[in-house]
Amino acid sequence: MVLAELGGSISRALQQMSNATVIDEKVLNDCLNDITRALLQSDVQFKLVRDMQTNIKNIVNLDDLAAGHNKRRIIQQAVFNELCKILDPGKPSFTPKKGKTSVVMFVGLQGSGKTTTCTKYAYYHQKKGWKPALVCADTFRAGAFDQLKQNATKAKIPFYGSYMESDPVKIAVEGVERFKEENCDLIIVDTSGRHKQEAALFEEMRQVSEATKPDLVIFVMDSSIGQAAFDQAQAFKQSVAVGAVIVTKMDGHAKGGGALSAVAATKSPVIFIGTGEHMDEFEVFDVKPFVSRLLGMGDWSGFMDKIQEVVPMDQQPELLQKLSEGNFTLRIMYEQFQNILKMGPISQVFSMLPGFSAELMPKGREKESQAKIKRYMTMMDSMTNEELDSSNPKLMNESRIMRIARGAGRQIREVMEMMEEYKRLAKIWSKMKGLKIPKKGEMSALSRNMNAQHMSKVLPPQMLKQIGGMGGLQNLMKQMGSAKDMMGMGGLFGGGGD
Ligand SMILES: Nc1nc2c(ncn2[C@@H]2O[C@H](COP(=O)(O)OP(=O)(O)OP(=O)(O)O)[C@@H](O)[C@H]2O)c(=O)[nH]1
Repeated sequence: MVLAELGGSISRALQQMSNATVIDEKVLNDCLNDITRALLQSDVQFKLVRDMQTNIKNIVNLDDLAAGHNKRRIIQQAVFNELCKILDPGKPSFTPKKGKTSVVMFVGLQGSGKTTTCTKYAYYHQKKGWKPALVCADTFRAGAFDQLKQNATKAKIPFYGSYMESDPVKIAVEGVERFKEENCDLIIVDTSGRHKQEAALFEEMRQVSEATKPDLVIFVMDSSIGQAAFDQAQAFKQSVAVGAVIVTKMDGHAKGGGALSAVAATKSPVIFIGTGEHMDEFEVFDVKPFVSRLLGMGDWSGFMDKIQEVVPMDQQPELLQKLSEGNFTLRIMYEQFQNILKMGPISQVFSMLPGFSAELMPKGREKESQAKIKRYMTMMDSMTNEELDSSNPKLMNESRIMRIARGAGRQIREVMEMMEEYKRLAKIWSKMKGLKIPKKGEMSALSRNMNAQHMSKVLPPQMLKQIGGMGGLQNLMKQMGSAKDMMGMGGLFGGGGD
């Protein structure tokens, strides 16, 4: 999970404050000192941290706070708001419109992850129905075109470049023209990241920008430089009109907090973060949901977007119909596992669930969880339709289990383990029997019916405990607004996952 240490430290500081019987000056100061230490360790600039402390103390003036006020919630809310302020540049970024051709130019120093990030950006939009294209205008680094070509081919995205032409401006103009003729609506121009002198680099960027007239210039930077990102972002802003920033390698470095806050200080909006080398390890950066996930409060709307991205809405009512009959079959479990795997890296998805803390899914675990889900699906691929659609637990006798194990090349023990997991899920879902089913396309009607009672039945027990039991869940659902399509979340995470 991104910035796991920072998020974990802040959550623990707030938890300790919440557990104090009386919240006096000392308790508040201890809490704020722990948060300050965590932010400084994440390389957030001292001045930003000091101002944050001062602001919180002004807001949470314990003497003024009448005894009846819920000091805990006021302090938590003040910390949440101040963290958002540190990360919010206060300026929106240009967002391309589908169907209307936009040219986006990528700039940044070599090694920042620019070429990879160009492809991630194109791939992200392609998944959302855009027609992206990649132009390699990096004629300085040998192999740049090959790398972009390889990435683009893997992601099945059209690309343009040249081994012969050495003028980046010419290539950029030709590429943009070509893809405009082909009605691509998102044309991405990757520029070189290295020159002998910085002045030459900035001059080239200016020329490419003047020739292609990009609608948006995205500055790509590596989070490991921490708060030094401020100077780097400023320098690039002075040469081309940087309209947005993508911070890469947020999965690897503890200094990501410093980088994010430094960029915000340059008033350039961070729009995405890179969270790994793979194409889908790429996340939209929205300040409030990011801080909410950082503090373990989840991000319902981001999560619902993920669900709707992978599970067509018209499939949901059918799924709900089956579930409302308390009919959770192995086939339904298989379909939910398919959806989870389509949603991208498991930690990305789980971190959107309230109460999720890094401890629940430390970095190493997500690969293991993903592998386990794939193993379960392989075993289910060896099942007959009768076995997949039956809800009669007695059907699965020894000879069937042996046949499935043989067919899937797995141990009998593994098939038994999967059946145990299935029975656990089926038991959880049997409690959802009788849920009112909305008409097609009226999923939001469902979330109005879904209350904390229902939710507490489908969230894994340890996650419910993390949230603070029923009280915490009710409070959270209030904070998060009506959690759209909650059933979709329950359907996917009624104890599913690893
Ligand atoms: N862990 C991690 N690695 C990343 C991320 N983004 C890029 N990388 C890796 O960083 C290395 C450099 O990426 P490139 O795309 O070649 O970046 P670059 O050197 O700026 O490339 P040019 O655009 O040609 O200058 C590659 O190994 C990428 O896989 C990320 O978010 N996380």
